[in-house]
Amino acid sequence: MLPETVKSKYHDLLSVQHPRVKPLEYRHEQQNTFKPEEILYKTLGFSVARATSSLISAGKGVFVTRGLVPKGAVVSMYPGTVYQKYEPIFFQSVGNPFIFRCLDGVLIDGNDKGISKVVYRSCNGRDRLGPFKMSDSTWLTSEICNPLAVGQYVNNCSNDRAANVCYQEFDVPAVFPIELKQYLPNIAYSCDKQSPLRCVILVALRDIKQGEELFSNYYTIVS
Ligand SMILES: C[S@@+](CC[C@H](N)C(=O)[O-])C[C@H]1O[C@@H](n2cnc3c(N)ncnc32)[C@H](O)[C@@H]1O
Repeated sequence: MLPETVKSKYHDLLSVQHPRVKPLEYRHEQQNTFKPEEILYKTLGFSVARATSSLISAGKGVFVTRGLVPKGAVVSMYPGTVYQKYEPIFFQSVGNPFIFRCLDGVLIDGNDKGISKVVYRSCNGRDRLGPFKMSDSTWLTSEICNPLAVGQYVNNCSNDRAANVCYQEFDVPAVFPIELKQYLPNIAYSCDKQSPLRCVILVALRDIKQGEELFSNYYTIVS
């Protein structure tokens, strides 16, 4: 279904992609395929993942697991359902520490459990366009396609843990290729075609070495 020019552009990439529809038992038997973390490392020179935070009783955090993140690089994305400020989010927000508020009041619910998870999956199914998915929902599973989609697990900075990443909001442009939307870990709560899709990325404030945990400032957003 894709135009020839688009097919050839992504041909090389597709040839090393992890097969997404294979049953779990066959995945590890595949030869000559790379895991998404491996592709991330080979492409950007680093990989990130969730692990127990270095802060006592802070739960999980996000670490650079391989390589070096250069200053200015996109180190992760904030996944979740995007709500306009007038849309209902009451039940999803009760006791939910994963809600990110953008400067203009747009909210992103990055909780990967409970009602938040159900809502994301529902919107993801609703917005399918034939064979094309309009967003990535694998961050809700253990088989993550986009390993950058862990930004909601980044912990807050403190006096002895300075922020090494900051948030950057942006709206996905109308010309964004439809076949790449399946890798965006965000989806709009309402199928209101007027509003562009909001995404939030985390950008390295300095070089970040392998083994370091990411810390942001929960109250600072770069617009
Ligand atoms: C967005 S979540 C971050 C992921 C969280 N650590 C987890 O495992 O679910 C925010 C929550 O993480 C914890 N947290 C974040 N930064 C912290 C810090 N500097 N010290 C202690 N707890 C922190 C708090 O419980 C906060 O409500």
